[in-house]
Amino acid sequence: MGKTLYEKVWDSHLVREVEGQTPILYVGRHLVHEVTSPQAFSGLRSAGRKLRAPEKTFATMDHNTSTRSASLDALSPMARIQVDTLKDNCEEFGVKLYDITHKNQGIVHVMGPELGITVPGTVIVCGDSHTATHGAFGALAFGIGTSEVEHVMATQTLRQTKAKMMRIEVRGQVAEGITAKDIVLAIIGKMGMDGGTGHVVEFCGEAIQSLSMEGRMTVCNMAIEMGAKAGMIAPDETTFAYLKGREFAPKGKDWEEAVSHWRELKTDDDAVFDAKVVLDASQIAPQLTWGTNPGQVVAIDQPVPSPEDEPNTTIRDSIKKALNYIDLKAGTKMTDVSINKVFIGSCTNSRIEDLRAAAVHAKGRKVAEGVIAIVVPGSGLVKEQAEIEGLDKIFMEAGFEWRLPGCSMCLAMNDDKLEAGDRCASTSNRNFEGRQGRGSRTHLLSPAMAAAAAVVGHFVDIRYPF
Ligand SMILES: CC(C)[C@H](C(=O)O)[C@@H](O)C(=O)O
Ligand code: SF4
Repeated sequence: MGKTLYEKVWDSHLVREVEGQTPILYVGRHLVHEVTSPQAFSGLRSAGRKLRAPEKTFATMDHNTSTRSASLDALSPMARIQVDTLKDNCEEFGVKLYDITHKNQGIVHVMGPELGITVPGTVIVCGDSHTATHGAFGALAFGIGTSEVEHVMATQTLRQTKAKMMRIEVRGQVAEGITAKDIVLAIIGKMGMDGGTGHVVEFCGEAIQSLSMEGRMTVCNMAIEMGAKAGMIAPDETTFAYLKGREFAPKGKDWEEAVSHWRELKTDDDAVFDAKVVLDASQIAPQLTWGTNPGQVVAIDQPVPSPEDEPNTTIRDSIKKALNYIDLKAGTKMTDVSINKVFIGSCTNSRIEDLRAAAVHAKGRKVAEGVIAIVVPGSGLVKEQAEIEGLDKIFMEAGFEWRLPGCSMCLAMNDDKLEAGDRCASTSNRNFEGRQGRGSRTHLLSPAMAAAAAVVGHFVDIRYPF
């Protein structure tokens, strides 16, 4: 019987599998950030251990850094402790660190791929749930807990139970202007926030294959938001072209060998999945969330759903609760919903193509009165590229704030927080109650939709002139 992509990567990383015990997997790359690593390093220190493979471990500062200033003095006392601790730990244990003054610093899931740290067919872990992003390269990538971070540091392995396998095929092509974010929101809208639980999901189909690497990362990034363990996309010419020449990608003869191995990394025709889901790409309209989980999604031309239309009482109650928090009435047209904050950034949508897509709608326009809009590039390299292209000027002339790289307003862990009652058009991946600040309301959407909302002051259907 054939194997899935997941099984191929799993099998090639299996160190030990014994009846009655959790299998042990080899870890190819370990990414580290300031929030989930301090206890792991302390654990190593008190056990008198070293890192098993420091050359496969890469650290960055992203979650609680300031996007206004690269000075350490700009940090809150708590953030300062975490950032200083990461620096000291990386020095002591010999880990490569991109600190806030380094030009490659950025959100861990933006920085890893762009430096070629992320490569196909490897197991990649990080103490962060959105590690799924790296699955876009055909890697098996998932988030781990702090005690597992310590285990990986000490042994370069991880105990893992094998997941079930799901295939999500997006057939055909999307219409003009429909982005990877719309595709993944449509998928989560269909599956619900726990539709992928227990599974590693392989995304495939023409619409997925047609995406750039950046688009594929957006899709895999949100696999976790439907409960999946990881998301994966088989590597192809698009993947190899993206990786070629990147700093940590293989070079010369190693490159040729790597590519010929990577070409084998696809699901065999006769492989068996535990579940299969199909979506028709041509039916996907621009999407946005109306509620308080990423599965509470509608197309921009649809109204806010009504609890009365929902037969399942548990779901009906969750719709009522979400409507109450988000302060919207059932039946309201999404295009009538006003916003007062806009966040373009996060590991979902802060790459150069995202910023270009947002700039299209910002160009020559002005941020609507009463709206505050910020653009936060995902890394120093994205920022640099955007500035070469003049995107920073387009945004600033339109009244957007142009910031330094970091997680920023994606989560309320740094200075970029929403106020209670704020309604934000956000390109991030989570819209839970209070995610961007206590009492604030988040609507997830694509960078193009977010920029359009910023200049109009309410959500708009970007398929038509506005
Ligand atoms: C802080 C970190 C542990 C967390 C995660 O794991 O996802 C964060 O990145 C998030 O997006 O909520
Ligand atoms: S950008 Fe947001 S989702 Fe991504 S790692 Fe940072 S906090 Fe988590």
